[in-house]
Amino acid sequence: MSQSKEQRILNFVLQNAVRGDPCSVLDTIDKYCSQKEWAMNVGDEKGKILDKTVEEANPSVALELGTYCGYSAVRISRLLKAGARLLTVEFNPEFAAIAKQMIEFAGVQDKVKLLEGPSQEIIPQLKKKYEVDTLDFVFLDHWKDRYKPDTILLQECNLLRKGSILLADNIIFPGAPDFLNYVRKSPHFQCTNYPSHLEYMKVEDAMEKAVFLG
Ligand SMILES: CCNc1ncnc2c1ncn2[C@@H]1O[C@H](/C=C/CNC(=O)c2cc(-c3ccc(F)cc3)cc(O)c2O)[C@@H](O)[C@H]1O
Ligand SMILES: [Mg+2]
Repeated sequence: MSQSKEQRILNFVLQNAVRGDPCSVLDTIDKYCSQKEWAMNVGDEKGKILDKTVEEANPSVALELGTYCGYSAVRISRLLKAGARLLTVEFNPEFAAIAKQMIEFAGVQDKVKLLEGPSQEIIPQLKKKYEVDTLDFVFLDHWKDRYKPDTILLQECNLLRKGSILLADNIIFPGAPDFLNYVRKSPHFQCTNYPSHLEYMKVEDAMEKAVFLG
């Protein structure tokens, strides 16, 4: 059975990155995906916006929707303070298996809990099953047409508190127009747009920060 692109990315990391060094894992993925095979990791340019937003949030509990190969899970968790944790949600078993190995190789497994399943099923379980009170930071990077329904679901499940920070990838490309319209028109969110570029390409993209006002 020929290998998947995601398996090739993981193998390249296992053979070229430094075990236990998250930055080396990120740099190695970026090297592979800019030189050999494009993949939908948030990448280094938008990754720097992600870093700044995580540092601003300084979260005790963070949520990521759409783990994929684990690039942003490694990126976020490397910045978390002692005792803080990232819950990352992935419903594709192959991608979840890749991400698990990526997270362990980077040495951030004690900070990251990978939840396998669809976000619309996992989100309503976060309080009781995963002992979450409220979320300090949420990174949205899964199917773009799911950003809006999942944001509404987070509100319905009382998982957001005054000051919770949402950060959404791909606002321009592929785009998430209904999400953008929703948060920008809602009196419950204060939005900021961060122009950038699509990972590994010269194509315009952007991220949107939406702070929950309660
Ligand atoms: C059903 C909704 N709930 C979900 N729950 C859990 N995991 C989910 C869910 N949706 C999707 N996923 C997972 O998230 C990942 C999906 C991410 C979708 N991202 C994109 O489509 C994307 C696409 C591009 C892109 C840009 C330009 C192109 F020409 C082609 C693609 C760039 C990006 O940065 C992207 O994030 C996968 O691992 C998928 O299995
Ligand atoms: Mg993305």
